[in-house]
Amino acid sequence: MKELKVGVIGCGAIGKAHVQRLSNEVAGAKVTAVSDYVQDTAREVAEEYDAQFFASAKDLIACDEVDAILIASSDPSHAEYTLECIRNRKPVLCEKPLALTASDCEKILHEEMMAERHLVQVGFMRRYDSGYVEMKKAIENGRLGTPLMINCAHRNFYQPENFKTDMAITNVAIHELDISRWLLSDEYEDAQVLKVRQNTKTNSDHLNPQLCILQTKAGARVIIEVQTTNAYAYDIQCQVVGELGVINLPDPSRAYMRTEAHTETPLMTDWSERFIDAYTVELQEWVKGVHKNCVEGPSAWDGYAACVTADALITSRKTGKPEKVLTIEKPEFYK
Ligand SMILES: NC(=O)C1=CN([C@@H]2O[C@H](COP(=O)(O)OP(=O)(O)OC[C@H]3O[C@@H](n4cnc5c(N)ncnc54)[C@H](O)[C@@H]3O)[C@@H](O)[C@H]2O)C=CC1
Ligand SMILES: O=C1[C@@H](O)[C@H](O)[C@@H](O)[C@H](O)[C@H]1O
Repeated sequence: MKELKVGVIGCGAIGKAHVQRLSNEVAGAKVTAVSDYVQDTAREVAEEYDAQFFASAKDLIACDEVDAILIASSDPSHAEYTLECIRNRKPVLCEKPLALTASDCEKILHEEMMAERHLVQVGFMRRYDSGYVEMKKAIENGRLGTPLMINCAHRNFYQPENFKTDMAITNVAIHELDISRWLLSDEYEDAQVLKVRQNTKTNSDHLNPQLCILQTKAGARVIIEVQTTNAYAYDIQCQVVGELGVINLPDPSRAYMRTEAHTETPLMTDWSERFIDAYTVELQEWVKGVHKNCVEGPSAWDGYAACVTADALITSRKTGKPEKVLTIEKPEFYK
């Protein structure tokens, strides 16, 4: 198989890890170009992986030695780079979120439909995690009966000092917004943020925790506890409650110690290890899909649906009441 030449924009924590995965763990791809607006970071990665360095992400996207692009730069840059990839008719895997607002996502939907080709995949990698996949199968095979609610917790040990209140939704809870609608095969009707007693240890000036409560069109409830910093660990919990039973996302397997009259199981402190296998599966499936000209992962529509919901949650925090989740009608192209 001819190798897919991938250009990576953003060589920070996840960008570097994705370059490593594409180079060493994923078949059928090679990283030919990298860019980051902190140029030294990208130059180092370019040297290590024998890729070309680009000072400008737009030049990387246009380069003939780049067949497809992975965007792993910071959230505010995603929409613009995704649009540029579509205009160049190149497949793009954009890390979550697809954009910071629903209106920017709409521009992406419009541009992709104009291209008449599915070019965009969004980095909702939890859909490739074996635990979530098992949960989805259990819901779909009916063993749990009709799903009534999902209880999620997204607890972070740490976020950088410049972290803002809205990012708890657009950057953190966005994972749960996507995975819950995927698990339920349902869409959100309304969304609300409830005030919670604040964690006095929060390391910067933002609301922490926040509690999001959503209702789906079929009437199920999704409850998301978001702790952005200073939780006891990096801990992701998800429980689907159905009429006939409940199913829980498995914890990562760790040795279970018994000593000094108590038991102990270590927890993780950061996101990078928690879904490590899912990232590789995600990238492998994306590369396979691009080779076959048939990208089937989370689409621009999924990125849009999550962003519309995030917008409603942010508005609700300000108005203090539930807000409708109002999407445009789903175009035939995304059905
Ligand atoms: N799917 C997942 O589980 C995860 C997704 N992410 C997403 O990946 C992206 C990167 O996150 P991290 O690697 O944690 O952040 P990071 O801060 O470690 O890296 C971001 C890199 O992008 C560069 N950058 C920022 N704006 C740029 C621009 N306009 N053009 C070119 N380069 C630019 C920065 O210099 C930095 O090197 C974020 O959008 C984040 O939401 C991050 C962690 C996990
Ligand atoms: O996507 C991620 C980060 O960007 C985000 O900042 C973390 O809170 C999430 O747990 C991680 O999965």
